[in-house]
Amino acid sequence: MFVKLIRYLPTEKNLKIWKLDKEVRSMLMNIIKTRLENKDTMGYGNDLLGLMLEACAPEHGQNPILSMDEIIDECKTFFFAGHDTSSHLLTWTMFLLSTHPEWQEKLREEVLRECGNGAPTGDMLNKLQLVNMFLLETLRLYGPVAVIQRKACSDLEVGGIKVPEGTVLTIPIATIHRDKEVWGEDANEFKPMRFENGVTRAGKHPNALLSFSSGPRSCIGQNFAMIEAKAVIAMILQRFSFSLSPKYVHAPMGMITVRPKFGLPMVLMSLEM
Ligand code: HEM
Repeated sequence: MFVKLIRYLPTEKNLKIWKLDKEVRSMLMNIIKTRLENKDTMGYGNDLLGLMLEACAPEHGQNPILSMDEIIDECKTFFFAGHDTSSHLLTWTMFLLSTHPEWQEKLREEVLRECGNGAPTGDMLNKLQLVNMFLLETLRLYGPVAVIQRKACSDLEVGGIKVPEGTVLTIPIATIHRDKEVWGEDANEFKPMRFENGVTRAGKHPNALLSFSSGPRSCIGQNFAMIEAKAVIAMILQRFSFSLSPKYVHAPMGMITVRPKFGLPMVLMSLEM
């Protein structure tokens, strides 16, 4: 009861949360307002926001498929679910490429062979098999989402254990990802080739890799995240060789997403003559 009530009291923390919420809402409202004003000439836009605005359009009358509040909530969900996760996947990929220079070289060769020096197309990115395996191994060892939770909607049994309705189950993704029973004796080693025969065959269970969760509520943005990461890494490899700065201190820290506590200082060298 107390926990619920405290959310409505004007504490310092709540005042900050409310202020930030107001700012984010007003930023989103400005984007939405511009879309609505230009609707007759440019339509609602050919992206997710455009689709959601269609679902809220006046032709749906009193019963729009989505309300304006729901649209704003969806925008916030997509921004927060898609931004830090993707940026930390890139961070850890850069870290592992720096600590495994032989892989950095192999991946650069693959990128230059499949994409040349120009901006990679979707077809080119699909051919980057080593980059793909490297990203999967990064997600296994340094996946941005370390734990997820589920609440039992009814009494159930999981692996012979009775779970009463309402119990919150924590799924320790990061721990499962380093479990020797699941991945073999080399579970703690960085070995992208374990994904050579596909994600489902890399561990002892086809769903062993849980970086994007699994099942109906798994990450809706996972294909986008992978293609985005491939594009960014390919474009960096085309232009730079890099290593860790001596100032780097290894301290992965879980704060919603897993990040390097003291950042990732790096030394980049341009490959352009
Ligand atoms: C490396 C990048 C990413 C990782 C590791 C990741 C991971 C995850 C995980 C583990 C979940 C399940 C959360 C849970 O069940 O509690 C999830 C859900 C979700 N993700 Fe991602 N995600 C990534 C990128 C993205 C991107 C780019 C987007 C959007 C463009 C996105 C949108 C979402 C949304 C909307 C959900 C909620 C889906 C639902 O509840 O049905 N994610 N993500």
